[in-house]
Amino acid sequence: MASPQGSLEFGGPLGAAALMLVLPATMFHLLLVARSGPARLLGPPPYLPGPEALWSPRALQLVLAWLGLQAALYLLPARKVAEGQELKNKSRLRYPINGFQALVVTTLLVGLGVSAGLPLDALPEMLLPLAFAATLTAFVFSLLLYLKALVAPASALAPGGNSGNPIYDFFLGRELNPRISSFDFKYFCELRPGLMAWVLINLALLLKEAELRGSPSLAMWLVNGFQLLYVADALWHEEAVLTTMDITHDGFGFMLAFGDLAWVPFTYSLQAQFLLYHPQPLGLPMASVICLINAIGYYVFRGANSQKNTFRKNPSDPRVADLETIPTATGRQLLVSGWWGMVRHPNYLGDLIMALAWSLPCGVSHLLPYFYLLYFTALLVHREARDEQQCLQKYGLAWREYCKRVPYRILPYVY
Ligand SMILES: NC(=O)C1=CN([C@@H]2O[C@H](COP(=O)(O)OP(=O)(O)OC[C@H]3O[C@@H](n4cnc5c(N)ncnc54)[C@H](OP(=O)(O)O)[C@@H]3O)[C@@H](O)[C@H]2O)C=CC1
Ligand SMILES: CC(C)=CCC[C@@H](C)[C@H]1CC=C2C3=C(CC[C@@]21C)[C@@]1(C)CC[C@H](O)C(C)(C)[C@@H]1CC3
Repeated sequence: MASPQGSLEFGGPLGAAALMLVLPATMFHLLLVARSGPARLLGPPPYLPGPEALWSPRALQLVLAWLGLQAALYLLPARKVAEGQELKNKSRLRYPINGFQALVVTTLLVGLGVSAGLPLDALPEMLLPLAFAATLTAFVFSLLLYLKALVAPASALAPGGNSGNPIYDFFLGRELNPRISSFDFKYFCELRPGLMAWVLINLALLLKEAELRGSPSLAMWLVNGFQLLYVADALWHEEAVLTTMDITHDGFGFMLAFGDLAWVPFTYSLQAQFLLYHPQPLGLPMASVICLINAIGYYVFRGANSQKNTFRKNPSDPRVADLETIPTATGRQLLVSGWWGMVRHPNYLGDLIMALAWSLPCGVSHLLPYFYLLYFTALLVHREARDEQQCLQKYGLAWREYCKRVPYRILPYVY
C-alpha cells in the first residue's frame, strides 16, 4: 500500500523482487538444515539440491490434487454464508463458512487413506519436491491473478498493489477480492490448502517418528497438538478472517499466494521437522509449563480476535456493548477498553506467546526451532506498522486519540 507520502512498502519494486527470491530460498534452506545433523540456522545448507531433488512430476500432481480436493470441499453447501466488510462501492461480498467442515472431511479422508495403507509417513522424504511444486504453483497462480487484474474494474483493485510497477504489483497483488463466480481465491487460499497441509505434514512427521522410534516423542505430540489447535481454531472461527487486513485491505498477489500455499505448510512445520531428525527429551513438568504458556497465548489470541470481530459485526452485541469506544468520522468506532484497551494489537501478543510455546518443546540446543518465533515477531512488528498507517489514514484524529490512550502496540509497557 502506498503510504500517505506515496512511498511504497516492502522496499518498493527492488524489495519485492528481492523478497520473491529470498523467501523461497529461505524456505528451502530451512527444509535442508532441519534434516541435517548440525541443524545450524545461520550456517550453510548441508548440500545444494540439484534439479532431480527438487523437480518431481508426482509432487506437482499431489499439490494440484490437494488444491483440487480443498476447492471441491470449499464448493460444498456451507452451514452458513457470511457477509464481508463493506467495500468502497458500499456492497458486501458473501463468503461460505464451511472451513471447519472441510477440515473434518479431510481428516476422515486422510484417516481412511492411512488405514487403507496410504504411506503418509513417506511424506517427510518428499518435502523438498513438494515445496518446489507448491512454489511453482504459487508463481503461476500469481501470474494468472495479475493478468486477471488487468481486466478488472478500478473499483475491484486493492489500495496497495497498483503502483504501476509490474514487479511490485505482482508481489503485493492488484485485485482485492479476485473471484470467478462466487469462488474467492484469496479467502480460499488464506485458510484452507496451506493451513491443512501444515498439520498434515506435522502428522506425517509424527507417524514417521513412531516408525523410527517406536512411538512419537512427547515434544512431537505437543507441537502437533498446539498447531492442530491453532489451525482448527482458525477454521472454526473462519468468519473472523473477514475483518483481518489480508481480506479487507491487501491485494492477492505473490506474497499471499506463496505465503498461503508454500511458506505456511513448509516453514510452519519446522519444529516437527526438527524433532524428527533431532529427538528432544521432555519431562512432564516442563511439558506442563509449556502447555500453560500455549493456553495463555491462545486465551489472549482468541479473546482479542473474537472481541474485535464481534464488535465489528455488531457493536450492540451484549458481549461488547459495554466496552468503551472512540467515535470516528467514518461512523465506525474504535474499542478502547477490553483487550483492545490493553495494547493496540493484543491478538498479536497472544499469537507470539503461542509461537514461543511451539518452539520450547524443541529444547534450547538449537536456534532453528525458534526461526518461526523470530520471523513471526518481525512479520507482526512490520504488520503492526502497516496497520497503524492504514488506521491513521482511515481514522485520523480518532486514531491519534486511541494511540494516546493505548500507548503500547503489542507488549504492555515495552512496545
Ligand atoms: N500465523 C501467522 O502467520 C499470522 C497470524 N496473524 C494473526 O492474524 C490475526 C489478525 O491479524 P491482522 O490480519 O493483522 O489484523 P487484525 O485482526 O489485527 O485487524 C486489524 C484491523 O482491526 C481493526 N482495529 C484495530 N484496532 C481496533 C480497535 N481498537 N477497535 C476496533 N477495530 C480495530 C482495524 O480495521 P477496521 O477498523 O477497518 O475494522 C485494523 O485495520 C492476529 O491474531 C494475528 O496474530 C497475522 C499474520 C500472520
Ligand atoms: C514471509 C511471507 C511469505 C509472508 C506472507 C504472510 C502470510 C504467511 C501470513 C499473512 C497473514 C496470514 C494469516 C494467517 C496465516 C499466515 C498468513 C497468510 C492466518 C490464516 C493463520 C491462522 C489465524 O487464526 C488467522 C486466521 C487469524 C490468520 C490470518 C492471517
